[in-house]
Amino acid sequence: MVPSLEDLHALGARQQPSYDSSGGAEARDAAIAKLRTLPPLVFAGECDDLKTKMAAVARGNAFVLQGGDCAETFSGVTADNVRAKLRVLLQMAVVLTYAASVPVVKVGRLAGQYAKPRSSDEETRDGLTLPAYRGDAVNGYDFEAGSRVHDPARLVEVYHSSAATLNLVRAFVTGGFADLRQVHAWNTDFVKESGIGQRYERLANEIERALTFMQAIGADPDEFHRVDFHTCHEGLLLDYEHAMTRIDSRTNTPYDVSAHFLWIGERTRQLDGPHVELFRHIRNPIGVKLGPTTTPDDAIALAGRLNPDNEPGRLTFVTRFGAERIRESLPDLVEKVTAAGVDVAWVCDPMHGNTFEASSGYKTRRFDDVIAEVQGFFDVHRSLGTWPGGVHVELTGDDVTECIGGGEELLEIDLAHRYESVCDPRLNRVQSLELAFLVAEMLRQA
Ligand SMILES: O=C[C@H](O)[C@H](O)COP(=O)(O)O
Ligand SMILES: C=C(OP(=O)(O)O)C(=O)O
Repeated sequence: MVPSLEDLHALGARQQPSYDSSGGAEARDAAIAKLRTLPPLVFAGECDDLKTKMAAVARGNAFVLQGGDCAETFSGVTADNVRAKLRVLLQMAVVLTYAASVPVVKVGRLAGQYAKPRSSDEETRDGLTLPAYRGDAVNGYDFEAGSRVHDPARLVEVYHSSAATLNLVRAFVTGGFADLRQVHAWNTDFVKESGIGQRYERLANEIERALTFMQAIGADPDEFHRVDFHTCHEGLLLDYEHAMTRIDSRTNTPYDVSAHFLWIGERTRQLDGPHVELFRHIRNPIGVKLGPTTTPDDAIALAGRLNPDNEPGRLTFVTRFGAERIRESLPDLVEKVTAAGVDVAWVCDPMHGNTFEASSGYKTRRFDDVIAEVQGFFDVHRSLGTWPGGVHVELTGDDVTECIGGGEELLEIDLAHRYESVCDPRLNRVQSLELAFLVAEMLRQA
């Protein structure tokens, strides 16, 4: 049985909001009670479908692409914004599928990614100290006392923003936007401007020829019409995730119906902590982020607790070691987890171990470090005979300037030009496509 919310909090939850100054317990209880009445955002059967696909990833028969904003915002729920994110993910998936001939499982880091764990509870600017921004689920980004108050009413807004995003995503993926015959259309505003756009255009021409050929030999064109697309976010806020956990009427078991796939972050994966305790009970496919301090024993213990029956597709380890550490630290982890017989999909997050502060004060990442970590991940798995199952990236469909390097050769000085992330720096559209081509090359070799 899923433990009560009170029992979970009693385990000493980290990285949770404190509602003392905003109507306190009553407003929080009202928000949770409201959430419990609202319909599921996803269906348990869809979560099971994704679990089956993740089992194929774990077996080495598919590759998973997880991507989206570091932190979604309520104001970012616009048709243009959601379409741009979906478009870059579809373009990346097509590059990976076609260039590497591997089925790609598409999972958007969207429709729920509104809460952020932070290194510090506070932020200081020009001598003024305020609570740190913890994502729109908790408080506002504006650096002003009123906006930074933790407000439980925001939890209900997370639900509605996620519902609006998901509704649009479902319309896009079933209504023709994701039709493979749109490979050129996804690229229209891109071609003339960038080398990578032109490279994509050449690949799109090949795909178009292949589709025409398949139609000519009698393949059903409806097969190209829609794609499977799933959602994920960090299951950080216990109040929200617990309120969204429901008993599936088919199986009588609990699912967190706020997203298809939920993960536990690096800062909240304590074996005896409340996140592991909640996730242990839900039946969704789940992930755990593993940073460079993770020992093989930690990972094996987490697997034992979160997936005691070793159910295929249930558990994904998302490693985020940093380009400098991956080659030295990952082999021991993968080797011992594999030797222990743990059934797990291995995914690389090449973002969170590679963040640094530029001299201008912007948080940034080097594109070369991102690629170096993915390359290290592939090389380690190749040397051990295990399968590099996927990548998990922070990206956007817009032409932001948040990460340096890449084909456009963005410099530190360019960061101020269009830095829009409210938390960590994301790959822009060009950098995301470049990553996809480079990963496709690595996959071909794997
Ligand atoms: O996205 C991840 C974390 O929320 C983020 O890296 C924390 O950043 P901070 O160290 O600025 O708090
Ligand atoms: C906070 C995140 O990552 P990690 O837990 O790996 O730091 C994240 O993916 O947003």
